[in-house]
Amino acid sequence: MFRAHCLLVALRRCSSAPCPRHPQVARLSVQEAQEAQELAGDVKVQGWVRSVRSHKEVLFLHINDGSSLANLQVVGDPTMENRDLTFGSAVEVQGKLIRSLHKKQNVELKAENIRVIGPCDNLKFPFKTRERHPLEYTRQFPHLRCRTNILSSLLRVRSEATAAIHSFFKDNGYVHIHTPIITSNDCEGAGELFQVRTSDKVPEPGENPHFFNVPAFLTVSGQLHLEVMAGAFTQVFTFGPTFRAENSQSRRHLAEFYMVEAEISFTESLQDIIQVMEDLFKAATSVVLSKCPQDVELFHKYVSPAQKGRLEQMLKNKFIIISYTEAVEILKQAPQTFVFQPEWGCDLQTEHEKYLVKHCGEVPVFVINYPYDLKPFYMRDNEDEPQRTVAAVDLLVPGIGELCGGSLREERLPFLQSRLERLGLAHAYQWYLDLRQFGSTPHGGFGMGFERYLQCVLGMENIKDVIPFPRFPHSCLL
Ligand SMILES: NC(=O)C[C@H](N)C(=O)O
Repeated sequence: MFRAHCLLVALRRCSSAPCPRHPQVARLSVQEAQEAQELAGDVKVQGWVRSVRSHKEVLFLHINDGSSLANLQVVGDPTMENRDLTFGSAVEVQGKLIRSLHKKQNVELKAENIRVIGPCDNLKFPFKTRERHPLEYTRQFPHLRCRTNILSSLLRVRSEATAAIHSFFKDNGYVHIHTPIITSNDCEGAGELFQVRTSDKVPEPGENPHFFNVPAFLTVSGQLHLEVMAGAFTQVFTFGPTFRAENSQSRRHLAEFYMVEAEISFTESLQDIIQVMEDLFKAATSVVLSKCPQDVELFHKYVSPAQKGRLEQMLKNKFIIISYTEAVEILKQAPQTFVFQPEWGCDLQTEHEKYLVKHCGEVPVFVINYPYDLKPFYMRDNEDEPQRTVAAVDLLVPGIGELCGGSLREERLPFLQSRLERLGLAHAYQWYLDLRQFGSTPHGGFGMGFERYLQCVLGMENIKDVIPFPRFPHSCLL
């Protein structure tokens, strides 16, 4: 099986990218080289040098190309060393894969030729070989920090988690929808808006000042567009960038983040929505743990030793469900004092969310049935507590607090209409009211912040370290 795989790899590489000088040379990634069982023939590996050690009789290089956390050991002749062969330089090594005698690796590459493709000025390069750089330090170099182990691991995990989330929805019969990034709706209440404008050209007399004729914004949530789609498909999801202009410097907020959102028609039960949230979390996390064991281990070893055990617990046990009313009671009886005193009707603050998770044993907790006045117009009024609570749910997780938010949506036209009228929004949301007139179904959905999800799985304190290019107040580097 492996033999066939390696031969296929070699053929694929040679036929799609034949090497003009050595047409028979298979071009392998570092990971493919490490997993190779078939060692015959010349191979070529390209990557960036992670370390150079020159002894009297042998030259050792470690190279990495982002395909795995582990570096490939290259063994060469000391005469192959040259001044450009330094930490950080881009190289191409041609040679033969041989069995390694070292316990840490199966194979190593015996170099016949080492070519420096892009030298790296070590005096100016911000990272040093074999050094662990603090995350705050690496953050200053958004254009180079992907060369560090931690960011490289993070980006592989992020990529696998993205694929796992798409697979989860695909396997469960959801249709993926590209909801717009520029929108004229503000998904009332979801967050502060960034307005989209053209450059500061003064409009000609009579010219509409707005590019789209109406004010337009970067999306804060794809929910309302997904609700449109839930009028034609029973299950839909979207997974894209979302923007909030909150002036927060916290470790949990970004001005640009990715959100996974799902909408499900023909459901009358908040329990159905809760189940999808829990299943999604567990399915994506299991895939990440099985596909990126070395990368996840790196975080759990050096960044968040407590997270490993917690994650295992999370995957094994059913998540806890409490009502908002119960949550407030728990908070009121807490032996500690909070900055914001908890009262029925007040929003839960991060300090409250973290306490609730701790109180429940550091496991994920769903809080359901929030006060009516606290939540946006689209949430469904609870029949047993009209105009007091709505069928809303937040998922709180250890170390983070709120990870997901969702609800049943108000599908009953008279309820929705009167609520929108009271808010003076009935005209602006006529299209949304239309959805309740033309084949409306009871439906609901949720959104999960993807970066918070990664923070939770990896135990990362600061959200700026789980996204390649963080955007936050006063910072838009690159
Ligand atoms: N799709 C969702 O339910 C997410 C919700 N609109 C939010 O922004 O929190």
